Amino acid sequence: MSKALQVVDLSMKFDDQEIFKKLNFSLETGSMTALLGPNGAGKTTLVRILIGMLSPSHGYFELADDVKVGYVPQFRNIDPDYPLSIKSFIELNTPFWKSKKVKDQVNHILQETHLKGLADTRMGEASGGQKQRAYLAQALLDQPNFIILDEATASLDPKAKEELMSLIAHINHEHKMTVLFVTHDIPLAKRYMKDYLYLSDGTVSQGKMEDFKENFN
Ligand SMILES: Nc1ncnc2c1ncn2[C@@H]1O[C@H](COP(=O)(O)OP(=O)(O)OP(=O)(O)O)[C@@H](O)[C@H]1O
Repeated sequence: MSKALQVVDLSMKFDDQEIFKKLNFSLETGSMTALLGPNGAGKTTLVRILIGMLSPSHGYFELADDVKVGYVPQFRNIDPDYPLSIKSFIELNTPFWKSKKVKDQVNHILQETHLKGLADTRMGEASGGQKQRAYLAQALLDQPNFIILDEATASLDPKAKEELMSLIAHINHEHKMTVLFVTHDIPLAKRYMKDYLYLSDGTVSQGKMEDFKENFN
């Protein structure tokens, strides 16, 4: 198996506060990994480094040459009056005048994320699960092959959680997408993720999700 990501001696400090020190791990292409750890362990900080929003204090990470990273944040509390439709929201990063190729991609992604029938629903009126799928669809439109989701299921009801997770499993399977999924929900991670990274006390451990035994929070 080839490696999509290799993390080497990665350390992060905010002023004098050391968040993690000398992390070393790699993720294989097409793997499904849950990033777990107690509150404040540094999961979001690690993700922000991986998507280029923050620079590490020391160390580095390498993505394979063909890797394109997509990022799905936890959906925000969008104002109920927010005027954009789900479709317009997904298209936000596309040119105003869209080529046929882009239009076809949007339609395909609307279908894949089960939002086709909701394309004209306003984001402000959409349910939490629909909003979260719209964020996922927006990230997918950029055609990533490595997707990072930060607490994407945190405020969803059980049905919406399952729907999002089966969608992520489908995308992983169909598109050989590498998935890194930050979560506190261990039972959900055990059902859908194959591997784990556990960030705690400034260090990281890695293993098969079925063997994950830590109890945190
Ligand atoms: N920009 C920043 N400046 C200073 N400190 C920060 C900054 N971002 C995060 N921190 C601190 O770094 C630590 C790790 O935060 P982070 O959000 O990465 O943890 P987390 O594991 O994602 O937590 P949670 O599970 O609660 O989301 C916390 O103590 C936080 O206060």
